[in-house]
Amino acid sequence: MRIAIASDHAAIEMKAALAEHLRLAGHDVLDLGPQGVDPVDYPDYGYKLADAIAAGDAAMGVAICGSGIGISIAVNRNPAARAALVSEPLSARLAREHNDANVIAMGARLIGIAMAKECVEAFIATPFGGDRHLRRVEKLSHPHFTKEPA
Ligand SMILES: O=C(CO)[C@H](O)[C@H](O)[C@H](O)COP(=O)(O)O
Repeated sequence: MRIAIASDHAAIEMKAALAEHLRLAGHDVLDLGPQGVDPVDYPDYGYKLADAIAAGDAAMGVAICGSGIGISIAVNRNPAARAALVSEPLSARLAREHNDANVIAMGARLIGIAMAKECVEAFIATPFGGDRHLRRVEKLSHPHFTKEPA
């Protein structure tokens, strides 16, 4: 499977470890950066990852920053992406089974690399459950405002 990965400076080490882990498992990894240790802004890399998903350049994505919060918010600005912020494998599995999430987000300052690998493995291995979940996921496919924003 082609899997895109992106981070900010806080998650460079985890990004490298996960990219290597995924490559060893036979996946084609699209590393969207950053490549150095200089501070960067997580929205820039979250947007790159969401663009890759929207363009069909990758089937799934891995997004990591210090907490995972900022980059998951950035990815979810694109309606083509459904990013789930997780810190343990059960949430990773449910994100696929119930939410058909196509991006897993994690916090490199909150969980260790071994736990991140377990989460990514659970995420990739779990199919979408469809059925009742499909109706709900379809409702997420476009921006929604109950009231028009002022
Ligand atoms: O987006 C975040 C917080 O929601 C991430 O943890 C970032 O990695 C963090 O904000 C970066 O912080 P830094 O102090 O600039 O390293």
